[in-house]
Amino acid sequence: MLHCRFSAYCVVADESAGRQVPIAFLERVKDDLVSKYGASDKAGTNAAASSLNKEFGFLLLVGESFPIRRALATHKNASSLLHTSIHCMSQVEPPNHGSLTLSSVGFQGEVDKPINKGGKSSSKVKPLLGSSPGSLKSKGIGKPIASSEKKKAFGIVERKKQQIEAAPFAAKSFSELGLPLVLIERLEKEGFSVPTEVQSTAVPTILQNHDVIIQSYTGSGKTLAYLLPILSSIGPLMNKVSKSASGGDSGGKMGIEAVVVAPSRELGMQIEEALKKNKPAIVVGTPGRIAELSAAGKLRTHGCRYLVLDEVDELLSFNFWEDMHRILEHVGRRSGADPDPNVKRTERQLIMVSATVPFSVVRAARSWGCDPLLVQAKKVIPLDTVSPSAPINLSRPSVGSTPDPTKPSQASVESLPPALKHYYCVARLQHKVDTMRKCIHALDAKVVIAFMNNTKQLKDVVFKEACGMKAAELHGDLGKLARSSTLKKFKNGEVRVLVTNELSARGLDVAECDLVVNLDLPTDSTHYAHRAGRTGRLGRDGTVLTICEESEVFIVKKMEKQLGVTVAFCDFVEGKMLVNQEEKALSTSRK
Ligand SMILES: Nc1ncnc2c1ncn2[C@@H]1O[C@H](COP(=O)(O)OP(=O)(O)OP(=O)(O)O)[C@@H](O)[C@H]1O
Repeated sequence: MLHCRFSAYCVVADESAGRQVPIAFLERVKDDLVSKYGASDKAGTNAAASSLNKEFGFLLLVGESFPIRRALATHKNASSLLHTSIHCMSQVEPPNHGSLTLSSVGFQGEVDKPINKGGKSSSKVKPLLGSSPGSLKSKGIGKPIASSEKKKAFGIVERKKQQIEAAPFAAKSFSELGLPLVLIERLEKEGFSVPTEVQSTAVPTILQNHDVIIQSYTGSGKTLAYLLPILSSIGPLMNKVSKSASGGDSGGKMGIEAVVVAPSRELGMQIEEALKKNKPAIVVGTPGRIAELSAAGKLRTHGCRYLVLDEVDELLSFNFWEDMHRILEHVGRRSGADPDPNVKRTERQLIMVSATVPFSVVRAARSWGCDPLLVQAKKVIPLDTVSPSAPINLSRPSVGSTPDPTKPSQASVESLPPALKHYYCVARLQHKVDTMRKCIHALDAKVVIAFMNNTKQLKDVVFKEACGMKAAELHGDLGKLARSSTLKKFKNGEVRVLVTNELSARGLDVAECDLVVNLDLPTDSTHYAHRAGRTGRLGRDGTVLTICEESEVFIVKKMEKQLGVTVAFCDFVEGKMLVNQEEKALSTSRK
């Protein structure tokens, strides 16, 4: 019964992650375990399932049988990988059962050799930062870097003001990125064969131990961009380079090695008990929950090697400051900081992630990280070269700088999926829902997310089913079970229109979503970008319609400028969407 040991590999304490694990899936896990290991283990499986069921915030699975897909499942985007993994699991027996498990990747045995990391097999790996390998090597890029001193020795600091424009680096397969073979094979088996652009750039950079900000448009695959290098460097896949980079044994074998912080509502669930019994390698949590557990001494993160701040611009908001401060102080040791002889700490690697990176994030990365790099789809830039007057994307215009409306801002290019189409139309408050209905019919949209600001009004919209089609509400007032069941219905097509609020603006990944409607205006262009980014994910087509009142048109125009996109006026007549070409032309000529 080796494979029934429920040793923890990963704890999810994050609502957004939990949302992605529907109850039916948990039931399947339970059934799967029972049928696989027999009645004698039912108690064990029930225990596991019930901890899963606890608000989905749980999940401690499973030392031997589940770990990597669990780890992948710790975050929103890995849910598809996770679902298919379950199928594989029931087909073959571990340890050679084909699914990605600790034992299958050599947790207790030999570790698969990574393709990169300076080993002989690294010849396949492309250089990281464009141009020729030789020139990069001479600059110290492309080599593993173990510590801040080494980073400096390699000349990164010396290149302070120099912007490195990477040649387009679009790997055609994951094997070009320096990941362990077993992970690549598993990814390919699950249908992930070509890395996205940001993954192509971020994975090798993180594998080389740089502190980074990953900035790329919504739906471009940022989650795997940081998860893959972490997964390949912890537990069974930890290789010599990682070990030396972390200064040897990272403060306790199989202790917490990565903390992923994401800004969503805290879970009400209790995970202390689980943490006591188990020793997770990856912890995903909200700032409040992680800080609370850390302060109570229930989450020991001094030996942690990775600190990921997902949706970092949100995490920097005032609400989170106190908790974030604690996390930054207690998760590993800041690279280059003087080690405190009283506390054995591991040097940590800081990874910040968002589609929207205002300059405050750059500032924060500079003070919390060590020579951080900005990683975007096709380039890697030392952060020192980014100035407030040259925002890297959607940052609000800095004080004293006047945006030039004749020039397209970088915002659209870097924060919003390029294929998105943006429209607005004017309607009175009481006609907004009807306008949305017309739009859905005109575009024949199948999977629609409608954003509102006020929960009560949101409920009214759904209650009246005024849009004449199956709608459901999703907001923080609902219990977590209700939320997950709504999401499940939305994902499987039972619900066509999901009426929601800011809760869903970040992170919600429903690939098929083809229309986003702003029934209420977002508070600013950053919020617009995250809402809009729920559609057009990973290169798919998507449309965003903002329905505003006459008095609000100027706000749409302002956001249009800030975002650097065309938001064309449209109307709905006789079942068709009419776009004001004149305005569109005007708008385009402005860009
Ligand atoms: N290489 C890949 N091949 C195929 N699908 C991928 C790949 N990488 C990621 N995906 C899928 O693309 C979707 C979007 O990924 P993800 O949620 O990480 O985007 P994101 O950039 O973090 O978006 P957001 O900024 O909105 O959070 C997910 O469903 C994910 O599983």
